[in-house]
Amino acid sequence: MQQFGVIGLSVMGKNLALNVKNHGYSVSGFSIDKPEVDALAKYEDKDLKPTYTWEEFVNSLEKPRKILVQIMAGKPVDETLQKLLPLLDKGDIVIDGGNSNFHDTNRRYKEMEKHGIHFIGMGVSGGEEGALNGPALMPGGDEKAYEEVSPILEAMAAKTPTGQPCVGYIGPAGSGHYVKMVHNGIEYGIMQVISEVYDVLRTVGHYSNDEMSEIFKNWDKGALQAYLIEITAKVLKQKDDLTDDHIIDHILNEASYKGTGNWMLEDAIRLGAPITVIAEAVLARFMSKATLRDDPEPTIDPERAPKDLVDQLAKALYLAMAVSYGQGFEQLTMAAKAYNWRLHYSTIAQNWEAGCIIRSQMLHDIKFAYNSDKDLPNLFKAPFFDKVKKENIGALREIVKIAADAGVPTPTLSAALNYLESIFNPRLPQNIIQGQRDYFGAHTYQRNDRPGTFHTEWYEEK
Ligand SMILES: NC(=O)C1=CN([C@@H]2O[C@H](COP(=O)(O)OP(=O)(O)OC[C@H]3O[C@@H](n4cnc5c(N)ncnc54)[C@H](OP(=O)(O)O)[C@@H]3O)[C@@H](O)[C@H]2O)C=CC1
Ligand SMILES: O=C(CO)[C@H](O)[C@H](O)COP(=O)(O)O
Repeated sequence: MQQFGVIGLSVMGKNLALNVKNHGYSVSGFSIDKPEVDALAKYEDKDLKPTYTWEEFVNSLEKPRKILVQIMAGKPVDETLQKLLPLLDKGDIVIDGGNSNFHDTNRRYKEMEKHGIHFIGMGVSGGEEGALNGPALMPGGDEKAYEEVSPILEAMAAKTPTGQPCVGYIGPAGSGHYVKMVHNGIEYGIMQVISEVYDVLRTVGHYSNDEMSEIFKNWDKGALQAYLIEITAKVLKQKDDLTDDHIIDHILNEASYKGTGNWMLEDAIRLGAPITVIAEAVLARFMSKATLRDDPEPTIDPERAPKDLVDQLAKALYLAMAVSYGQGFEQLTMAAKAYNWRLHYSTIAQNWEAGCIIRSQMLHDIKFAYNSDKDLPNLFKAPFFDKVKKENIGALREIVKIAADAGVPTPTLSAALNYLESIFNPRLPQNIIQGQRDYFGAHTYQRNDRPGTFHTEWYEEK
């Protein structure tokens, strides 16, 4: 009998199955798509069993069964659970490793519980390569069931530079998928920040693709070390198969999305979470599809580029990345309160430290910040990040000014600056908004010198 089963053998599922086998556990694989099973069958041995029917798959697994469903999110997951239910026994464990919406996971958790099936909603990150060699895993749901599967998950997960597995129990029901959604929102934020830095480098600094590639490569060796910085260097260097140019100059500048970043924004609106960098990153993808592209391209005289542009950009990028992470953790803090979850932020930072798309040196410092104060109200309240803010905000302000002068849009760099200038500011101007609301709609206001709710008779009734 096999110790683990995987349903869905596409890009992720096949590699996750091979990863489990490579760590000494026996595994069965099944897909409704026969060619996917045939592809897995090439690796068949006593520890890896391809199966061709639902019954053959379920009956090949030792009890309690441990099944990872790694398929397209949405209706296919419900269809798969309906197929599985009559074949399973009470106590079996089903893990949904797809990018499912956390509302769906909350619902599925309850439905499966009624049938005595333990359900785990698990965010998985790392793409095709991570799935094979070590992904970051974010499991939420039944804690006892998690303990049963944790040896396998810990074996297959990526390891931090100090050897800790990038997996740890997140919390109940849909909390694991919530954390993956926030991971993807941070991913959108950092990707957009990098794209704006690239835009300033090419437009203001007039750097070539190869020069920019070297700049990102050097950044990746220091405090800015991050997977997304590393791959940006590689993307910029890549030559085109169809022309003699760099491929980057022929990739259409319209950003697509599958929706997890958008979901984060939807829930931020519900919670009132001020995730401005992530929101601007989501909207920048919409903008890239909506823009009419009929203005002349922005240009600036190379002589006007400051001598220290690259150093200033490195500092601005570092701080804006920190804001993207900080806003992700801020939304997690608000969600934990609203949904009654006890989230461990240092565990979450550790889960993201290796294997996943947002892995970076900075996550080590974030883990340390939450280890030192598990109730940190804002990442920039931690001494390390307070210092990061103080040391880099001047450069961020300069870069936003330089870009504005050159006509280069910086929605996320500007949002990061505005966030840092607002979030601790005792003198925000929203007293005017409250006055206006009370004037036109008698909506009332609070005062800053005494408790209570007040209304002013702003004008005489006619
Ligand atoms: N690709 C990536 O980098 C990452 C993906 N993920 C998530 O992992 C999951 C799998 O992703 P990926 O491997 O890229 O593949 P896809 O998201 O393209 O999903 C393909 C798999 O889903 C199966 N499927 C589709 N509809 C059904 C159905 N109704 N019943 C049963 N199976 C069905 C497919 O079978 P068939 O071929 O027959 O359609 C195939 O095995 C997704 O939720 C994705 O969001 C998470 C992290 C990274
Ligand atoms: O989950 C992922 C990485 O963490 C997936 O690659 C995700 O699909 C990327 O999001 P989008 O397609 O919306 O850019």
